Amino acid sequence: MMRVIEIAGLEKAYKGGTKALKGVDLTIEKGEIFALLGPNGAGKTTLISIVCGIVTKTGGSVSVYGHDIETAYRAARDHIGLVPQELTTDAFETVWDTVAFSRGLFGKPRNDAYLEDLLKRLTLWDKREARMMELSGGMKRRVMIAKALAHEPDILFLDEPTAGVDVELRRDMWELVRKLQSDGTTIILTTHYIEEAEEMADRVGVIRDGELVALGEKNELMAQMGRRTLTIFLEQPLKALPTALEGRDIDLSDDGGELAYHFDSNAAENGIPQLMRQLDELGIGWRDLTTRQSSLEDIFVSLVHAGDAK
Ligand SMILES: Nc1ncnc2c1ncn2[C@@H]1O[C@H](COP(=O)(O)OP(=O)(O)OP(=O)(O)O)[C@@H](O)[C@H]1O
Repeated sequence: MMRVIEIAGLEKAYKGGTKALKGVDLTIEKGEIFALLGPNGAGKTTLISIVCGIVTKTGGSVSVYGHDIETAYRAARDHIGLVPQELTTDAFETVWDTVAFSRGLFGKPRNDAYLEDLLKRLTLWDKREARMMELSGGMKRRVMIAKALAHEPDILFLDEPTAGVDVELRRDMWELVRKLQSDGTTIILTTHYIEEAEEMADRVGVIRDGELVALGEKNELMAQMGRRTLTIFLEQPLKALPTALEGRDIDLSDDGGELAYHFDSNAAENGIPQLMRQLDELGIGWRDLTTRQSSLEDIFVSLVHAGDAK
């Protein structure tokens, strides 16, 4: 595997003292979809803004294809396309001009064949003469991607690509991102939708409070955390979780009809027999049981909770 981005000991302290990044080490491999997951304010945007040269780091190093992002900025930046969180286009400009202009900003010679192919891949070709203001939200987002890819980069950053977007559009976006990957683009996206990372990513990094608290292959990460959830469907709904069960990692559903017990499937003892005995003693009847692998969401929530306890 070829490393396309290498980040070592990356730090950012904003003026005023906020430490947005506290020593992040991260390598991005060619051709992968990497999802950077984290709650609001965790440092995701700061991290990608540094790699894209919009924000200046205060410590550590970043290189893109071996080019240092500060001492060899142009060479590094040439490889990168960035789709920022906000849609930034001129409402009166046409799709074609918008995209062609972005290419020009990178000092690339005109290449109509490339832009035509790009617009076709993004199903924007029929709209090339439309003004930005005439486009639907989904099309505008695709133009943002076309703009980011106009100078032929091979790494694409997507900052919260589907924030505030409806389910259908989100699925279109996922499909498009997969298509770009199969065309050879390396993709780094930030998201706070766990579902998005679970659906799309080859690898996942979880960032919290400026630190990477988990990093790995999505599937491995999920297995390694080894968490499973046992759901117990109760005969009679409970009003509240019995105090006798409070010490355990167990939740009562909002309607009181189900108990969800989270356990470590790698541990010598999973605590299930004891739990079932306790339910018996408490006179809590159940009608069915299921177990499942904890989702990335459960893992994410437990990682973020671990931080609250500190
Ligand atoms: N220009 C700035 N000046 C000062 N502090 C900033 C600046 N930009 C971000 N921060 C702070 O740095 C921290 C990380 O912010 P960042 O935007 O990187 O987080 P994020 O994970 O991208 O969150 P979100 O999903 O809300 O965009 C936050 O505490 C934020 O308030």
